[in-house]
Amino acid sequence: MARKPLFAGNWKMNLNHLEAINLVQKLAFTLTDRDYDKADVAVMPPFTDLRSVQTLVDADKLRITYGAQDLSAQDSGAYTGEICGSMLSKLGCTYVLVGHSERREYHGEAEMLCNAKVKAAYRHSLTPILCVGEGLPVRQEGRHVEHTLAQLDGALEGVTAEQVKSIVIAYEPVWAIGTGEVATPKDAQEVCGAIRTRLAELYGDDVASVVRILYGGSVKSGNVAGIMAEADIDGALVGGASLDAGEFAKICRLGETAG
Ligand SMILES: O=C[C@H](O)COP(=O)(O)O
Repeated sequence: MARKPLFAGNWKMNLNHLEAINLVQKLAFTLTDRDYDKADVAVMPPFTDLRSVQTLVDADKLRITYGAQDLSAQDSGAYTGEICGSMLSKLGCTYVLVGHSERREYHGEAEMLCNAKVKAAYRHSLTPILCVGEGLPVRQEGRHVEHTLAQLDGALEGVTAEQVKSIVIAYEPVWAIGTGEVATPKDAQEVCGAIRTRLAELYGDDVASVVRILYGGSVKSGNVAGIMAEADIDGALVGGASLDAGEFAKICRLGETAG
């Protein structure tokens, strides 16, 4: 079964709500129905931008989807500063990132918490984009596949096959994030292929064959086509380059300027 590519722009802690409107408007101007027929396009703005993005998407009936960069594992209560899944689904979010390497590094998020967040996303009809990937020392030791699969196993503990069918996995080697150091297509395929094989072991081929696996790490319009040519890569999680509407649109078109 063919998997529709997904290009998700993770804005990280950039762009206020006015800048968000500006960027989404520019994207909407640039992308055509033909682009959306070929690939799903999503933006992942900071929490404070989501209401503005929702208003714009609803008012102009845009085909751009959006999501949040994180969610709480809890559903409500005394958790100062946290945002729960029901708040995000109420804002029309389709996706939510779980376990981005910056959450893992700066907020100590590990497998148990990622697992709880994946389950929280499903409780509120959000599609988790589960991020996995190794840092440089692990890659240098040659343990990148083992390390990434351990993150995957931990985050999927107790998650059902029916749920996993809709999950998105993003393989992001930490050494390639924001560094300009993109993994070669073969490097990316090695791990993305191993992720699909593990999904098949855990849930069967029927499930593994429909799960979208993205690559993330210094993706640009100039390198996206080579990455997308690999068998187990179904799109990209784009950081820095997604802050430029023209460049992100070009990525969604695999480097082509016209849709
Ligand atoms: O979530 C996106 C990734 O961290 C990749 O970021 P980057 O494209 O700036 O390297």
